[in-house]
Amino acid sequence: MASESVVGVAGAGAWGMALANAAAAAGSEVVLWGRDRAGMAALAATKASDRLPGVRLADRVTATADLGALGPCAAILVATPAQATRETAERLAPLAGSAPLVACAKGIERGSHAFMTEVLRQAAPGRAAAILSGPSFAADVAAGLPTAVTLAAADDALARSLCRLLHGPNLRLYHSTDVRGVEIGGAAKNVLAIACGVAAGRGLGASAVAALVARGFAELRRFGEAFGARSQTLMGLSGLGDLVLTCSSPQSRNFAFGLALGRGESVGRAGAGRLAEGAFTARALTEMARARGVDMPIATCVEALLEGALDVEGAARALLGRPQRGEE
Ligand SMILES: NC(=O)C1=CN([C@@H]2O[C@H](COP(=O)(O)OP(=O)(O)OC[C@H]3O[C@@H](n4cnc5c(N)ncnc54)[C@H](OP(=O)(O)O)[C@@H]3O)[C@@H](O)[C@H]2O)C=CC1
Ligand SMILES: O=C(CO)COP(=O)(O)O
Repeated sequence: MASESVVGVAGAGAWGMALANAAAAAGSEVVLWGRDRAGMAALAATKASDRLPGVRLADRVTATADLGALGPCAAILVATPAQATRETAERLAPLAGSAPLVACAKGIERGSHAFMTEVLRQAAPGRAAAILSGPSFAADVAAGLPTAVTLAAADDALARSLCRLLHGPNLRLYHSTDVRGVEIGGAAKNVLAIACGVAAGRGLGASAVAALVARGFAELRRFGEAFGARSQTLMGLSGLGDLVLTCSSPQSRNFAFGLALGRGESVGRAGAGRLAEGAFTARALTEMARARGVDMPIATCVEALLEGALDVEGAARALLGRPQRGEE
């Protein structure tokens, strides 16, 4: 990797800002790019943004709307939403240099059914692709609270060097070559967290939420194994770890979205203003599961709720009324 000490971040939302500060804490100079010229000028001047209230951008982070500033970076973290990752990668592809791209979004592309590193490879074929995922609220990372995530690349040496680059005093990175496993965990947990939020919002009780977490994990594992993920990865930070975090805290936007749905808000109102990635990924996830014969009843109920094909009571009845089976 060139320019060892400069890390690029594309996408200046909550996660992009948090990752920029984490990379700075790990010892790098950081270039944080965002598409909104006025917003980036304000961020450069004030070092603060409504996207991540109360957080100050580190002095080593340069906020810019000039995409070319990412050219000389050693690596570029792509931290725009999953459905915008292709557009961002297409813009990054022709930049000078050959920095690897690290997908930081959690989702599956609608329509194409592409996982995040597949999107990167298709949009920027000349660059290596990696994925970073795990239990990590942007606010926690930005506050310097202890956090551990996984970074996977097909090339073991690349995964290790990216981990070294980003590993800081409060952010611990585990390297992996199980790219598919890491990206599936992050994408699927967001859909399952909506289900847990719905149950909590409707007052179905802590036992119901725990059942959804455990049976949701069974779905995540089945889906992951059907797509070649390693079970060790699915049991790890980016799978079970992130599922537990996201399914148990209203700090999660996906859980909070479900909470609002459970309390009776419409899909439109519940989803307004905050990014709930699971709402965008649910259809792709369930279509892909159906195509591979993977049973995902909870994710399917979430998709049906979002489509208006089922209400909360109908979803609960559908899940409880499934035929008796062994626990697997
Ligand atoms: N927040 C968190 O705790 C974590 C988030 N993630 C993942 O990170 C991803 C981003 O989430 P997060 O940062 O929280 O979301 P935010 O809603 O806070 O920010 C999204 C950012 O992406 C920008 N953006 C949207 N579309 C485009 C585009 N087409 N081109 C360029 N920039 C674009 C937005 O710019 P604009 O302001 O101009 O709309 C905004 O700056 C998601 O996939 C999420 O799952 C992962 C771990 C933790
Ligand atoms: O991915 C996250 C934590 O690991 C953030 O979750 P939300 O996108 O649901 O807020």
